[in-house]
Amino acid sequence: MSRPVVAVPADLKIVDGVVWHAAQNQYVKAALKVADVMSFIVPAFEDGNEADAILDHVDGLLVSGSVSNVHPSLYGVEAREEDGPFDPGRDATSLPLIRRAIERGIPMLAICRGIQELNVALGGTLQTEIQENEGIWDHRKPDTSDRDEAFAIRQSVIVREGSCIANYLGLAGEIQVNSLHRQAIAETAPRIQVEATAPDGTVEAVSVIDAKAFACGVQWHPEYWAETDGPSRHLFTAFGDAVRAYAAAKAR
Ligand SMILES: N[C@@H](CCC(=O)NCCCC(=O)O)C(=O)O
Repeated sequence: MSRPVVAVPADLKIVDGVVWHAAQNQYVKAALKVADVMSFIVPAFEDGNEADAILDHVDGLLVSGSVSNVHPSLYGVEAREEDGPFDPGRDATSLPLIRRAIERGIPMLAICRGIQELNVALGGTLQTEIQENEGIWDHRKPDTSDRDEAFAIRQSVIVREGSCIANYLGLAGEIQVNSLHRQAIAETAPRIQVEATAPDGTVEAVSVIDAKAFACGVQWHPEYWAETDGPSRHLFTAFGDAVRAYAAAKAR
């Protein structure tokens, strides 16, 4: 059987005046090298993408991180310029794909912006500039142009015993992760259960209650060290196994 395929919603990027629909290499490389699945990058159009038609052709959904933020209007908050940058095409593409993948039992892994999209897609809210809150650490991307330094593993996260994410990671309790975000989950959506938090209380991993298949999100970046970091590798391998199981069942 050929490698199954996962949909990866693109970001809209403007480079030298040219508009690109792009996904970062670290996500699609981890998908291929560790999860052993191919990626189909979905253009970030504000309209025209039909979630079911896209999902009919894939066996999983991988929702990546991005420096852009989910538009606050999608969770009932008035947008301020400082809440950006925004990517309405990414929002309009990701959220319907997330909702339909969950409804159809298509495996989904959501990372960083992705976990925030997952929570909003199911009716939850986000908070911004979390580092300005009393007792909350600075989870933002370190001030460096070196990507390995920016994505360095530097923060504790406590994974709940018996959680889906503990099963996928192959362990529970304290793990070390990277951290590059200024927003986080505020109110969890009705079907979202928290599965890991930072010692400062920031939500770091969730799963979807009563999901038909693999359906979880992490606020950190397992893709970046997926080939070398144990928990990251386990998570991407478990996602790939879920995608293969879905593809095999679909083929029957
Ligand atoms: N914009 C959101 C989500 C942060 C996120 O996905 N970070 C990864 C992108 C970092 C990079 O590739 O440079 C937030 O800030 O919370």
